[in-house]
Amino acid sequence: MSTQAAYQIAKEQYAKIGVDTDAVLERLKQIKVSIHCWQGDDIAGFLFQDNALTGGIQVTGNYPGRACTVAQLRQDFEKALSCIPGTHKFNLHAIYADTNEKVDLNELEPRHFASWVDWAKEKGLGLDFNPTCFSHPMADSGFTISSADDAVRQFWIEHCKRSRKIGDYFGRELGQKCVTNYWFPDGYKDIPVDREAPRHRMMTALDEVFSEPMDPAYNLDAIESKVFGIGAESYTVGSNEFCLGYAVSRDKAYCLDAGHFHPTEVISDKIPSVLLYTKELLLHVSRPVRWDSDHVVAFDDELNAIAQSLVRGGFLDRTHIGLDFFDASINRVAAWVIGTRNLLKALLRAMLEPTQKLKEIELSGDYTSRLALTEEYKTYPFGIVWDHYCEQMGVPVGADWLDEIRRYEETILSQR
Ligand SMILES: C[C@H](O)[C@H](O)[C@@H](O)C(=O)CO
Ligand SMILES: [Mn+2]
Repeated sequence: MSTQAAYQIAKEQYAKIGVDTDAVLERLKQIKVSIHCWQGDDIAGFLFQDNALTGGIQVTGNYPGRACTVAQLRQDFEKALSCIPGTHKFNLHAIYADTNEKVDLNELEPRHFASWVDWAKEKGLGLDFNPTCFSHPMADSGFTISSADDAVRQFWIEHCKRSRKIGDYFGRELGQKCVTNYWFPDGYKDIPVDREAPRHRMMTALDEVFSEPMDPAYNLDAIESKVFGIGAESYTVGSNEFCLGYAVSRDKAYCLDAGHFHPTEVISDKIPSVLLYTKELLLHVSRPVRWDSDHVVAFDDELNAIAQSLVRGGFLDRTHIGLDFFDASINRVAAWVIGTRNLLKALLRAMLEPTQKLKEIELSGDYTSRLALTEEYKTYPFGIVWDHYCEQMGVPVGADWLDEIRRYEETILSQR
Protein backbone atom coordinates (compact mmCIF):
# COMPACT_ATOMS: atom_id res chain seq x y z
CA MET A 1 0.00 0.00 0.00
CA SER A 2 1.31 3.47 -0.82
CA THR A 3 2.11 5.99 1.92
CA GLN A 4 -0.76 8.08 0.57
CA ALA A 5 -3.34 5.29 0.72
CA ALA A 6 -2.24 4.33 4.23
CA TYR A 7 -2.48 7.97 5.27
CA GLN A 8 -6.11 8.20 4.12
CA ILE A 9 -7.01 5.25 6.38
CA ALA A 10 -5.13 6.71 9.36
CA LYS A 11 -6.70 10.11 8.73
CA GLU A 12 -10.18 8.56 8.95
CA GLN A 13 -9.33 6.75 12.17
CA TYR A 14 -8.11 9.97 13.80
CA ALA A 15 -11.11 11.91 12.46
CA LYS A 16 -13.36 9.53 14.40
CA ILE A 17 -11.82 10.78 17.67
CA GLY A 18 -12.06 14.39 16.53
CA VAL A 19 -8.45 14.86 15.36
CA ASP A 20 -7.73 16.59 12.06
CA THR A 21 -4.42 15.09 10.92
CA ASP A 22 -3.84 17.66 8.17
CA ALA A 23 -4.22 20.50 10.69
CA VAL A 24 -1.84 18.70 13.07
CA LEU A 25 0.82 18.44 10.36
CA GLU A 26 0.49 22.16 9.66
CA ARG A 27 1.17 22.77 13.37
CA LEU A 28 4.13 20.40 13.39
CA LYS A 29 5.65 22.26 10.43
CA GLN A 30 5.85 25.40 12.60
CA ILE A 31 8.06 23.73 15.23
CA LYS A 32 11.71 24.74 15.10
CA VAL A 33 14.05 22.43 16.94
CA SER A 34 17.31 23.93 18.13
CA ILE A 35 19.77 21.28 16.96
CA HIS A 36 23.07 21.41 18.77
CA CYS A 37 26.25 21.78 16.74
CA TRP A 38 28.35 19.84 19.24
CA GLN A 39 27.06 16.38 18.26
CA GLY A 40 29.00 16.85 15.01
CA ASP A 41 32.48 17.17 16.46
CA ASP A 42 32.44 15.86 20.04
CA ILE A 43 32.32 19.42 21.48
CA ALA A 44 35.81 20.24 20.18
CA GLY A 45 34.94 23.54 18.50
CA PHE A 46 37.39 25.49 16.35
CA LEU A 47 38.99 28.07 18.63
CA PHE A 48 41.16 25.79 20.74
CA GLN A 49 41.17 22.41 19.11
CA ASP A 50 43.97 21.11 21.32
CA ASN A 51 42.16 21.83 24.59
CA ALA A 52 40.75 18.81 26.37
CA LEU A 53 37.02 18.66 27.05
CA THR A 54 36.48 19.73 30.65
CA GLY A 55 33.53 20.89 32.74
CA GLY A 56 32.58 17.45 33.99
CA ILE A 57 31.03 16.31 30.73
CA GLN A 58 32.32 13.46 28.63
CA VAL A 59 32.10 12.29 25.04
CA THR A 60 32.87 8.62 24.60
CA GLY A 61 33.54 6.70 21.39
CA ASN A 62 35.86 7.09 18.45
CA TYR A 63 33.67 6.64 15.40
CA PRO A 64 35.53 7.79 12.27
CA GLY A 65 34.62 10.95 10.38
CA ARG A 66 34.37 13.63 13.06
CA ALA A 67 33.95 17.12 11.61
CA CYS A 68 37.22 19.00 12.13
CA THR A 69 36.56 22.22 10.23
CA VAL A 70 33.72 24.70 9.94
CA ALA A 71 33.09 23.54 6.37
CA GLN A 72 32.90 19.88 7.44
CA LEU A 73 30.52 20.62 10.31
CA ARG A 74 28.21 22.56 8.00
CA GLN A 75 28.37 19.88 5.33
CA ASP A 76 27.49 17.18 7.87
CA PHE A 77 24.66 19.18 9.36
CA GLU A 78 23.23 19.93 5.92
CA LYS A 79 23.26 16.20 5.25
CA ALA A 80 21.41 15.56 8.51
CA LEU A 81 18.88 18.27 7.66
CA SER A 82 18.14 16.57 4.34
CA CYS A 83 16.74 13.68 6.40
CA ILE A 84 14.80 15.77 8.94
CA PRO A 85 11.42 17.32 8.06
CA GLY A 86 10.88 21.01 8.81
CA THR A 87 12.89 24.21 9.22
CA HIS A 88 15.08 24.34 12.29
CA LYS A 89 17.81 26.18 14.18
CA PHE A 90 21.50 25.45 14.70
CA ASN A 91 22.73 25.88 18.24
CA LEU A 92 26.32 27.14 18.44
CA HIS A 93 28.79 27.36 21.27
CA ALA A 94 31.29 30.21 21.49
CA ILE A 95 34.19 27.87 20.66
CA TYR A 96 32.70 27.40 17.17
CA ALA A 97 33.74 30.91 16.09
CA ASP A 98 34.88 30.96 12.47
CA THR A 99 38.00 33.11 12.44
CA ASN A 100 41.71 32.97 11.63
CA GLU A 101 42.47 35.45 14.40
CA LYS A 102 43.94 34.24 17.66
CA VAL A 103 41.10 35.40 19.81
CA ASP A 104 40.27 34.43 23.38
CA LEU A 105 36.79 33.92 24.80
CA ASN A 106 36.80 37.32 26.49
CA GLU A 107 37.58 38.99 23.16
CA LEU A 108 34.93 37.46 20.93
CA GLU A 109 32.80 39.75 18.81
CA PRO A 110 29.86 39.24 16.47
CA ARG A 111 32.16 39.52 13.47
CA HIS A 112 33.82 36.24 14.46
CA PHE A 113 30.47 34.59 13.72
CA ALA A 114 29.61 36.50 10.54
CA SER A 115 30.10 33.47 8.31
CA TRP A 116 27.63 31.49 10.46
CA VAL A 117 25.04 34.19 9.90
CA ASP A 118 25.66 34.16 6.13
CA TRP A 119 25.32 30.39 6.09
CA ALA A 120 22.18 30.43 8.25
CA LYS A 121 20.59 33.01 5.94
CA GLU A 122 21.46 30.95 2.89
CA LYS A 123 19.98 27.79 4.44
CA GLY A 124 16.97 29.45 6.06
CA LEU A 125 18.09 28.43 9.54
CA GLY A 126 17.83 30.18 12.88
CA LEU A 127 20.80 30.31 15.27
CA ASP A 128 21.04 29.88 19.04
CA PHE A 129 24.09 30.48 21.18
CA ASN A 130 26.00 29.43 24.30
CA PRO A 131 29.02 30.91 26.05
CA THR A 132 31.61 28.13 26.48
CA CYS A 133 32.54 28.09 30.16
CA PHE A 134 34.71 24.96 30.03
CA SER A 135 37.60 23.42 28.06
CA HIS A 136 39.73 26.48 28.83
CA PRO A 137 42.64 27.09 31.24
CA MET A 138 40.61 29.76 33.04
CA ALA A 139 38.15 26.99 34.02
CA ASP A 140 40.82 24.62 35.34
CA SER A 141 40.06 25.37 39.01
CA GLY A 142 36.56 23.95 38.53
CA PHE A 143 35.08 27.42 38.94
CA THR A 144 34.29 30.04 36.31
CA ILE A 145 31.84 32.83 36.92
CA SER A 146 31.53 31.98 40.62
CA SER A 147 35.27 31.82 41.20
CA ALA A 148 36.61 33.60 44.27
CA ASP A 149 39.52 34.75 42.11
CA ASP A 150 38.58 38.16 40.73
CA ALA A 151 40.59 37.75 37.54
CA VAL A 152 38.97 34.42 36.74
CA ARG A 153 35.50 35.66 37.54
CA GLN A 154 35.95 38.81 35.44
CA PHE A 155 37.22 36.77 32.50
CA TRP A 156 34.01 34.73 32.46
CA ILE A 157 31.77 37.71 33.07
CA GLU A 158 33.33 39.35 30.04
CA HIS A 159 32.93 36.19 27.98
CA CYS A 160 29.24 35.95 28.90
CA LYS A 161 28.62 39.62 28.15
CA ARG A 162 30.16 39.18 24.74
CA SER A 163 28.17 36.01 24.14
CA ARG A 164 25.00 37.91 24.80
CA LYS A 165 25.96 40.48 22.18
CA ILE A 166 26.57 37.68 19.71
CA GLY A 167 23.11 36.29 20.52
CA ASP A 168 21.57 39.70 19.91
CA TYR A 169 23.46 39.95 16.61
CA PHE A 170 22.14 36.55 15.50
CA GLY A 171 18.60 37.52 16.44
CA ARG A 172 18.68 40.83 14.58
CA GLU A 173 20.43 39.48 11.50
CA LEU A 174 18.13 36.50 11.13
CA GLY A 175 14.94 38.24 12.24
CA GLN A 176 14.18 35.55 14.78
CA LYS A 177 14.91 35.15 18.44
CA CYS A 178 18.27 33.69 19.45
CA VAL A 179 18.28 31.87 22.76
CA THR A 180 21.59 32.37 24.56
CA ASN A 181 21.97 29.70 27.20
CA TYR A 182 24.29 30.01 30.19
CA TRP A 183 25.57 26.83 31.76
CA PHE A 184 28.44 26.79 34.27
CA PRO A 185 30.15 23.61 35.48
CA ASP A 186 31.23 25.29 38.73
CA GLY A 187 31.33 23.00 41.72
CA TYR A 188 33.30 21.01 44.26
CA LYS A 189 34.39 17.39 44.09
CA ASP A 190 34.15 17.10 47.84
CA ILE A 191 31.91 18.41 50.56
CA PRO A 192 32.12 22.18 50.87
CA VAL A 193 31.96 24.19 54.05
CA ASP A 194 30.45 27.29 52.53
CA ARG A 195 27.58 26.49 50.18
CA GLU A 196 26.38 30.06 49.98
CA ALA A 197 29.36 32.17 48.93
CA PRO A 198 29.90 30.66 45.43
CA ARG A 199 26.17 31.02 44.74
CA HIS A 200 26.24 34.59 45.91
CA ARG A 201 29.18 35.28 43.61
CA MET A 202 27.39 33.57 40.72
CA MET A 203 24.28 35.64 41.35
CA THR A 204 26.10 38.96 41.39
CA ALA A 205 28.26 37.97 38.40
CA LEU A 206 25.15 37.10 36.39
CA ASP A 207 23.57 40.40 37.37
CA GLU A 208 26.62 42.08 35.87
CA VAL A 209 26.41 39.95 32.71
CA PHE A 210 22.77 40.92 32.22
CA SER A 211 23.16 44.55 33.29
CA GLU A 212 22.84 45.93 29.76
CA PRO A 213 19.20 46.03 28.66
CA MET A 214 18.59 43.87 25.61
CA ASP A 215 15.49 43.21 23.56
CA PRO A 216 14.29 39.63 24.33
CA ALA A 217 12.68 39.61 20.90
CA TYR A 218 16.22 39.09 19.53
CA ASN A 219 18.22 37.67 22.41
CA LEU A 220 16.59 35.60 25.11
CA ASP A 221 18.81 34.71 28.07
CA ALA A 222 18.32 31.27 29.56
CA ILE A 223 20.05 29.72 32.56
CA GLU A 224 20.65 25.98 32.83
CA SER A 225 20.86 24.11 36.13
CA LYS A 226 22.57 20.81 36.87
CA VAL A 227 22.67 18.37 39.74
CA PHE A 228 26.32 17.31 39.38
CA GLY A 229 29.13 16.79 36.89
CA ILE A 230 32.15 14.52 36.86
CA GLY A 231 34.62 15.97 39.34
CA ALA A 232 31.93 18.11 40.97
CA GLU A 233 29.98 15.33 42.61
CA SER A 234 29.38 16.98 45.97
CA TYR A 235 28.27 20.47 45.11
CA THR A 236 27.12 22.34 42.02
CA VAL A 237 26.80 26.10 42.28
CA GLY A 238 24.18 26.38 39.53
CA SER A 239 21.74 23.95 41.12
CA ASN A 240 18.05 23.69 40.26
CA GLU A 241 17.00 25.98 43.10
CA PHE A 242 19.68 28.51 42.25
CA CYS A 243 18.89 28.68 38.52
CA LEU A 244 15.12 28.56 38.81
CA GLY A 245 15.21 31.23 41.53
CA TYR A 246 17.50 33.35 39.40
CA ALA A 247 15.35 32.98 36.28
CA VAL A 248 12.12 33.78 38.12
CA SER A 249 13.50 36.77 40.01
CA ARG A 250 15.32 38.25 36.97
CA ASP A 251 12.74 37.49 34.28
CA LYS A 252 15.01 35.05 32.43
CA ALA A 253 14.18 31.77 30.78
CA TYR A 254 15.02 28.61 32.68
CA CYS A 255 16.68 25.72 30.87
CA LEU A 256 15.60 22.22 31.86
CA ASP A 257 18.09 19.59 30.71
CA ALA A 258 16.64 16.07 30.88
CA GLY A 259 19.94 14.73 32.26
CA HIS A 260 20.45 17.30 34.98
CA PHE A 261 18.33 15.88 37.77
CA HIS A 262 18.35 12.89 40.06
CA PRO A 263 17.71 9.70 38.06
CA THR A 264 14.08 9.29 39.14
CA GLU A 265 13.18 12.91 38.45
CA VAL A 266 11.70 13.76 35.05
CA ILE A 267 11.57 17.11 33.33
CA SER A 268 8.20 16.31 31.75
CA ASP A 269 6.62 16.97 35.13
CA LYS A 270 8.65 20.13 35.74
CA ILE A 271 7.59 21.91 32.55
CA PRO A 272 4.09 22.99 33.68
CA SER A 273 5.38 24.19 37.05
CA VAL A 274 8.25 26.23 35.64
CA LEU A 275 5.97 27.89 33.09
CA LEU A 276 3.71 29.15 35.85
CA TYR A 277 6.58 31.40 36.90
CA THR A 278 8.68 32.11 33.78
CA LYS A 279 7.53 33.55 30.47
CA GLU A 280 9.68 31.21 28.41
CA LEU A 281 11.41 27.92 28.83
CA LEU A 282 14.36 26.26 27.12
CA LEU A 283 14.63 22.48 26.99
CA HIS A 284 17.75 20.44 26.50
CA VAL A 285 16.19 17.19 25.43
CA SER A 286 18.70 14.47 26.13
CA ARG A 287 18.73 10.86 27.34
CA PRO A 288 20.44 10.24 30.63
CA VAL A 289 21.41 6.60 31.16
CA ARG A 290 22.14 6.19 34.89
CA TRP A 291 23.76 9.65 34.88
CA ASP A 292 23.98 12.69 32.59
CA SER A 293 25.38 10.47 29.86
CA ASP A 294 23.92 12.50 26.97
CA HIS A 295 22.86 9.50 24.90
CA VAL A 296 21.08 10.15 21.61
CA VAL A 297 17.40 10.88 22.22
CA ALA A 298 15.36 7.70 21.84
CA PHE A 299 11.60 7.37 21.32
CA ASP A 300 11.10 6.37 24.94
CA ASP A 301 8.51 7.03 27.63
CA GLU A 302 10.08 10.23 28.92
CA LEU A 303 10.43 11.73 25.44
CA ASN A 304 6.74 11.05 24.85
CA ALA A 305 5.89 12.47 28.26
CA ILE A 306 7.88 15.65 27.48
CA ALA A 307 6.00 16.05 24.20
CA GLN A 308 2.65 15.41 25.90
CA SER A 309 3.48 17.91 28.60
CA LEU A 310 4.19 20.59 25.97
CA VAL A 311 1.18 19.83 23.80
CA ARG A 312 -1.37 19.18 26.53
CA GLY A 313 -0.31 22.31 28.41
CA GLY A 314 -0.38 24.47 25.28
CA PHE A 315 3.25 25.41 25.97
CA LEU A 316 4.77 25.12 22.51
CA ASP A 317 4.68 28.88 21.92
CA ARG A 318 6.64 29.58 25.11
CA THR A 319 9.10 26.70 24.89
CA HIS A 320 12.33 26.58 22.91
CA ILE A 321 13.07 22.95 22.26
CA GLY A 322 16.77 22.24 22.11
CA LEU A 323 18.65 18.96 21.90
CA ASP A 324 21.70 18.08 23.93
CA PHE A 325 23.46 14.79 23.32
CA PHE A 326 26.89 13.79 22.13
CA ASP A 327 27.64 10.27 21.08
CA ALA A 328 30.93 9.54 19.34
CA SER A 329 30.38 5.77 19.25
CA ILE A 330 28.03 5.90 16.25
CA ASN A 331 27.85 7.85 13.01
CA ARG A 332 27.48 11.44 14.23
CA VAL A 333 25.28 12.56 11.35
CA ALA A 334 22.96 9.62 11.98
CA ALA A 335 22.87 10.61 15.66
CA TRP A 336 21.49 14.04 14.73
CA VAL A 337 18.91 12.45 12.44
CA ILE A 338 17.80 9.82 14.97
CA GLY A 339 17.46 12.25 17.88
CA THR A 340 15.70 14.99 15.95
CA ARG A 341 13.32 12.68 14.11
CA ASN A 342 12.43 11.04 17.42
CA LEU A 343 11.66 14.37 19.01
CA LEU A 344 9.45 15.43 16.09
CA LYS A 345 7.74 12.05 16.07
CA ALA A 346 6.94 12.36 19.78
CA LEU A 347 5.52 15.84 19.24
CA LEU A 348 3.40 14.54 16.38
CA ARG A 349 2.11 11.68 18.47
CA ALA A 350 1.17 14.06 21.27
CA MET A 351 -0.56 16.40 18.83
CA LEU A 352 -2.63 13.52 17.49
CA GLU A 353 -4.38 13.11 20.80
CA PRO A 354 -7.87 14.59 21.43
CA THR A 355 -6.48 16.67 24.29
CA GLN A 356 -9.57 18.72 25.04
CA LYS A 357 -11.78 15.67 25.24
CA LEU A 358 -9.32 13.94 27.61
CA LYS A 359 -9.14 17.00 29.83
CA GLU A 360 -12.93 17.08 30.11
CA ILE A 361 -13.02 13.40 31.01
CA GLU A 362 -10.41 13.99 33.72
CA LEU A 363 -12.24 16.99 35.10
CA SER A 364 -15.46 15.00 35.33
CA GLY A 365 -13.64 12.50 37.53
CA ASP A 366 -14.01 9.64 35.05
CA TYR A 367 -10.55 8.19 35.61
CA THR A 368 -11.59 4.83 34.15
CA SER A 369 -12.21 6.41 30.75
CA ARG A 370 -9.04 8.48 31.10
CA LEU A 371 -6.89 5.37 31.47
CA ALA A 372 -8.88 3.33 28.94
CA LEU A 373 -8.64 5.98 26.21
CA THR A 374 -5.05 7.12 26.73
CA GLU A 375 -4.03 3.45 26.58
CA GLU A 376 -6.06 2.85 23.40
CA TYR A 377 -4.62 5.92 21.68
CA LYS A 378 -1.10 4.58 22.22
CA THR A 379 -1.59 2.13 19.35
CA TYR A 380 -3.25 4.57 16.95
CA PRO A 381 -1.33 4.74 13.65
CA PHE A 382 0.79 7.83 14.20
CA GLY A 383 3.67 6.13 12.32
CA ILE A 384 1.61 6.29 9.12
CA VAL A 385 0.95 9.99 9.65
CA TRP A 386 4.67 10.48 10.25
CA ASP A 387 5.54 8.70 6.99
CA HIS A 388 3.09 10.90 5.12
CA TYR A 389 4.62 13.99 6.74
CA CYS A 390 8.14 12.95 5.70
CA GLU A 391 6.98 12.32 2.13
CA GLN A 392 5.17 15.66 2.05
CA MET A 393 8.25 17.47 3.38
CA GLY A 394 10.57 15.82 0.85
CA VAL A 395 12.69 13.81 3.29
CA PRO A 396 13.22 10.03 3.33
CA VAL A 397 10.33 7.90 4.58
CA GLY A 398 10.91 5.22 7.24
CA ALA A 399 14.46 3.93 7.53
CA ASP A 400 15.36 5.03 3.98
CA TRP A 401 17.35 7.90 5.47
CA LEU A 402 19.88 5.39 6.77
CA ASP A 403 20.88 4.42 3.21
CA GLU A 404 21.49 8.11 2.52
CA ILE A 405 23.69 8.48 5.57
CA ARG A 406 25.56 5.28 4.78
CA ARG A 407 26.34 6.59 1.29
CA TYR A 408 27.52 9.84 2.85
CA GLU A 409 29.70 7.89 5.23
CA GLU A 410 31.29 5.95 2.37
CA THR A 411 31.89 8.95 0.13
CA ILE A 412 32.62 11.75 2.62
CA LEU A 413 33.12 10.74 6.26
CA SER A 414 35.41 7.81 5.62
CA GLN A 415 37.71 10.00 3.48
CA ARG A 416 38.55 12.37 6.36
C1 LIG B 1 27.77 21.48 25.68
C2 LIG B 1 26.56 21.95 26.45
O1 LIG B 1 26.57 23.28 26.69
C3 LIG B 1 26.41 21.18 27.70
O2 LIG B 1 26.00 19.89 27.31
C4 LIG B 1 25.41 21.71 28.73
O3 LIG B 1 24.24 22.17 28.14
C5 LIG B 1 25.16 20.59 29.64
O4 LIG B 1 24.12 20.01 29.57
C6 LIG B 1 26.21 20.16 30.57
O5 LIG B 1 25.92 19.00 31.22
MN1 LIG C 1 22.41 20.81 28.55
